[in-house]
Amino acid sequence: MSVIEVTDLRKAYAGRPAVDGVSFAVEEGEIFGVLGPNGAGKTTTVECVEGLRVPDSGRVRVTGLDPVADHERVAQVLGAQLQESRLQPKLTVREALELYAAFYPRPVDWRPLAERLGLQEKLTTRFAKLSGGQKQRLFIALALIGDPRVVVLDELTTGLDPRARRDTWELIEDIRANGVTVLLVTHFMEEAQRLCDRIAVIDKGRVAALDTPAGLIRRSAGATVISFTPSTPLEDRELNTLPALVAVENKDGRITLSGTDDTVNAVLSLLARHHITAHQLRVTDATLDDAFLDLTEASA
Ligand SMILES: Nc1ncnc2c1ncn2[C@@H]1O[C@H](COP(=O)(O)OP(=O)(O)OP(=O)(O)O)[C@@H](O)[C@H]1O
Repeated sequence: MSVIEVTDLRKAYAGRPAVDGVSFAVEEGEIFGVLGPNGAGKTTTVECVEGLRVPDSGRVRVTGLDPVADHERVAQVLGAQLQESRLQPKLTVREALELYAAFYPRPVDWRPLAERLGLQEKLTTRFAKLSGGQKQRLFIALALIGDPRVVVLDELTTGLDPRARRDTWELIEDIRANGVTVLLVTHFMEEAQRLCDRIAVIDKGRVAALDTPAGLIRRSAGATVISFTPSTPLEDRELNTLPALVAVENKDGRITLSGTDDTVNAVLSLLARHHITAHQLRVTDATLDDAFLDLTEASA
């Protein structure tokens, strides 16, 4: 059963569409990513799912409930990440956990939750004195305290150093392993590629693509990238006529081509014909980053 269903969602601000016909469904136990450039409509979409904004039209359901009409019941099944400004700076970690546990009829015991999130040493620390990573872990704890079936995490790792970001990824995987469905809004391709089962790429208020990370990469035109430094220079004219070529770059004598396996085979034959050696030859799959640029540019 779909835990979240969004069908033809529309929302405009002062007549300007921010979300313009978005549809997707999130299945139980998934980590579902919402990815898109600034201003694409991601936050508006997830805030409609949380019942914080009222859609102009379309249908949103969370475990079959309408987030606006059934707000109270949706709040019991959906854990939302708090915005930083909502927490009193003088509140200690323990006070915040106890306070938020009191909002729910069947909260989880906050002690093991704090331990799982590495907050047990910080229980008497005031919110304002926590590091960025510790604040994020507290937000995750508060989102989980009501024992939700689904959590919405919006830009959770923005501003964290790479170590703290990786720790947070492990926590998100841990949340899913405990049976909670995750809706994750992110700007970070690496994060989306590593964590998400499926991703909706949102651009200009619409779903530009919806697929697994590998599926999105396969759809991108330049799915294979080859780079090398030729032992003698190659003419641009010869490179530009390679089959299925998507892009070519010649930087300080190092050539990078993206295309398909056909492009790679053709460039290798070209090198052999000219008796040119390819130094530091690398063939890699395109990343989600490449696919994202491709997909969002394609819909421009
Ligand atoms: N309360 C509001 N009033 C007026 N316009 C708004 C409001 N909230 C969002 N918008 C506009 O709607 C569009 C979509 O914004 P939204 O915050 O949903 O995008 P986003 O994809 O989350 O962007 P970002 O990645 O920058 O957070 C933007 O053009 C934004 O300026």
